[in-house]
Amino acid sequence: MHTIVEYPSSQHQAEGLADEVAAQLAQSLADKGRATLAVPGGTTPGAFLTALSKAEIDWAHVSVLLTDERFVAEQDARSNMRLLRETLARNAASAATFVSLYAPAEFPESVLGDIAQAVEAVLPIDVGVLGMGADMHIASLFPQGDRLSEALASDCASVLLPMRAKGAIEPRLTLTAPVLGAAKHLHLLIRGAEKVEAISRATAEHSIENAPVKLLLERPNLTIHIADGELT
Ligand SMILES: O=C1O[C@H](COP(=O)(O)O)[C@@H](O)[C@H](O)[C@H]1O
Repeated sequence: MHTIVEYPSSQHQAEGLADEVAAQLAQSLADKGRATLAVPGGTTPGAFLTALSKAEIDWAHVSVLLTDERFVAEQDARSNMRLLRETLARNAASAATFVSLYAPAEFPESVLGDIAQAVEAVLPIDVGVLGMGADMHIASLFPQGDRLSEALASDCASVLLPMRAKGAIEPRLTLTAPVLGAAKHLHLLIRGAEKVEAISRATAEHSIENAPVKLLLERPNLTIHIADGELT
């Protein structure tokens, strides 16, 4: 069963999660001399990523990748890598290696092979932090995503897959279930009543295809970090 931590404010959440992630990265660095961190994009993680950028760890031996990317140029306001550049890739963390899930092309399929190779080179994930949409998607594993079944399969051979879905606006590239599930430590970053309610819905839902966040909910190494809402 997972662990739940509730915070009195989103700033406490950002700082508490940053401290925990930094300690877990430091442990991996001490154990094996390098570490890999996966982080989400979207609107929720900005304060957490900024807090984490100040952690005094050996960032030069840390690789950072996104859990998923919107297939737009890095200058685009919707680019998840742009968010990383503006938040985590600063202060002490600017010494980390950032693996991009985007390369200029008309379709993600054209660059999938090269990007997947770059991802494979930094696996496994030591610390995986995920966000969740109110529709219960994590990374770009969207309910009704066109390649959702393939991406959720425990024997999915690809570390990364393109994904298109009604709620997704643009095509995406997403890490797949085996890669996310193999992370040593998992964190789910949740803010607001709507998302807290979505966690309750996901728990009651039988089909993982309707609630992809279920991929995480049964994992004993998951901590759910909640602010501005209460899980009853
Ligand atoms: O599109 C995405 O959505 C989720 C949730 O984002 P939020 O704006 O509701 O915080 C995010 O975890 C994912 O990385 C992103 O690409």
